[in-house]
Amino acid sequence: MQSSVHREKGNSITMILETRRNVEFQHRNVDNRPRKRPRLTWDAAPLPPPPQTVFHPPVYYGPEFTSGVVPTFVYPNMFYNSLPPRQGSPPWRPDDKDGHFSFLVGDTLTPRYQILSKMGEGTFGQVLECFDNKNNEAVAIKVIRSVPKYREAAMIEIGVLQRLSRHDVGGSRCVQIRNWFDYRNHICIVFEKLGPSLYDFLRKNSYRSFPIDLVRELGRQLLESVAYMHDLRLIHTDLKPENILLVSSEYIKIPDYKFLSRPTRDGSYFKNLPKSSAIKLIDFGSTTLEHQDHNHIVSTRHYRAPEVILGVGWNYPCDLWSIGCILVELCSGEALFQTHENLEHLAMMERVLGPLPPHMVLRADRRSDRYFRRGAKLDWPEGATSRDSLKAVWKLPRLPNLIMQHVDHSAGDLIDLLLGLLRYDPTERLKAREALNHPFFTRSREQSIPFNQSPHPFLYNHKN
Ligand SMILES: Nc1ncnc2c1ncn2[C@@H]1O[C@H](COP(=O)(O)OP(=O)(O)OP(=O)(O)O)[C@@H](O)[C@H]1O
Repeated sequence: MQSSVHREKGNSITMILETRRNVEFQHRNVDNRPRKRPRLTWDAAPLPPPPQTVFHPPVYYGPEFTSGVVPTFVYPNMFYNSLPPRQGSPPWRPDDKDGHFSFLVGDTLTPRYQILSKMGEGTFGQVLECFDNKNNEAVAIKVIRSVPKYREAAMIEIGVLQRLSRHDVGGSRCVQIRNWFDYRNHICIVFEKLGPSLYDFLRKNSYRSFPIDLVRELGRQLLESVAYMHDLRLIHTDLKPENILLVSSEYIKIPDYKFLSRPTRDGSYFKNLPKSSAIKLIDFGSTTLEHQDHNHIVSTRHYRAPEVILGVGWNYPCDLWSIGCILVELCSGEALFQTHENLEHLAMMERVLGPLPPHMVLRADRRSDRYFRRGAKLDWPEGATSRDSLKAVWKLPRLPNLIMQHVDHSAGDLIDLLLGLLRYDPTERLKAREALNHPFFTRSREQSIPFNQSPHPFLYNHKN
């Protein structure tokens, strides 16, 4: 029995290595989990399904999979090239109830662009893959909802994009805007076409983590992009794996050594890795200038900094907190703070990172007062709303332990970097350029200190 298992393992390794190949990453969904976790609506109850969702022919009405049905249409790339061009403008179709643009694949968006597929959707609108007849290339067009507040926000996003691309020599940090126009009351922003988001990639990979050397490379580029934005006095405010896109859709399949003896949930012994680590930031719809008012709630829940939750005012450091959460997610495969609620979120932070500093709690706004008892102590576990909530907090490990569960080499350096990015007090948090000079990025692999030789007082001081 034992030897046959060994033989099987050996065989499977050979087979897997032989079938290593490059594959084009499909943009289609394989499950019906949300493709993009929305920003503020994330905390709200799910919307009822729309009255009508038509799959054949593929007319798109707003949210992609609200019916929970995985659509059967798939348009392989070859088909894109042979789409018969429709003559003239398509007939006018009413927007859906949320102001989303309705279209048919093959329609034109002005005579210049022909719609090939839908690539994504967010709060602001839908992103369509289109063929640019003038430049003979595929582009991604964000078609904004025909709602005044989103149209106004889109104009601000266009201003930010133009500012970003003016200074970004080589255009390597942020998605490049190519054009914009107003079509049937929808502002359309034309972008270079990029690959899948890091979130899409993790999801397609059954939430298997990335190797540490890839995390390092992604983290370095992410910090460079954010340092660049901060130099231009811009704060992204919505950094999350959904808003970080791989430049290329190509990936390779490699054996997943962790799971060689048994397949993962999806029955696979393989894991996918991007062929190229190049990434770019997208979604500047919430980007804010340094001098604007910074008291409203920003960021998607999981990546929201404590100063935003406590209402003590936020600034550049809120982006660095989000990057800390993202790096943990890339190492572990799952979001660090999986919660929908402020008190539970703060309790999770305390569990992973230790107690909140009293001086921040004392400055918390009136809405956050109720999360604390006298003496600036979090009202936890007393304030928990359910046993599940208690369990969700309790099962979280300390940050060093969490990292050590997933990372082999460089764990000491990575933990030290994360403790700098996830400092509660925004004034003490690492800045983007400081983080880039951290040994996690500057030290070679051979020099990196194993975790057990690097002193991390938090690990030893924090009880329980
Ligand atoms: N240039 C691009 N190339 C390929 N796909 C893209 C591109 N831009 C956006 N997408 C896809 O469309 C999705 C939505 O885009 P985007 O984040 O800009 O929309 P949004 O409405 O501003 O989202 P949010 O709800 O976060 O504000 C992305 O997650 C991504 O999957």
